[in-house]
Amino acid sequence: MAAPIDVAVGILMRDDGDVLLAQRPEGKPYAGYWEFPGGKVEAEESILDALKREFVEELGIAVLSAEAWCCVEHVYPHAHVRLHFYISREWRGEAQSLEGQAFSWQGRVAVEPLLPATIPLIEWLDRVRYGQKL
Ligand SMILES: Nc1nc2c([nH]c(=O)n2[C@@H]2O[C@H](COP(=O)(O)OP(=O)(O)OP(=O)(O)O)[C@@H](O)[C@H]2O)c(=O)[nH]1
Repeated sequence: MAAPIDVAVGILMRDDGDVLLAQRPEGKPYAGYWEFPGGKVEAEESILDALKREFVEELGIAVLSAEAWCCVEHVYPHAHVRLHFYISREWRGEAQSLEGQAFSWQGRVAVEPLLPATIPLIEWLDRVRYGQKL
């Protein structure tokens, strides 16, 4: 099997716990599926730098700090990916749809469909956000 492709994925978390999801634009595999914003790490780039670059390119947001949270591998028909999820509570700017994608702030995540590799993350994330109340 081909070596996994590293992907940097960012979960922006507001003070009220809401997180930002984006819908994959037309022309990409799984167009119309919801995901946390991010993209492939380029050669010679750190994961955090890739995360910051993708947020500027896709949403016009400057991520000021982010903490590595978890890493998930998934084999799709089109790619074997290694997803590096980061949580950021500190950024500058309002999300803009720079690639024509829809996006949405969500409490309990209710948008669907979600990218298959991202589905288990939602439950783990709820433990981070609402731990005591579950
Ligand atoms: N950003 C993001 N990607 C995810 C998530 N879950 C998940 O399986 N992926 C997978 O990770 C890969 C991300 O690649 P991408 O195509 O979005 O990256 P990119 O923007 O650099 O693509 P490009 O090749 O068009 O420049 C895709 O295979 C996608 O299916 C997620 O929650 N967020």
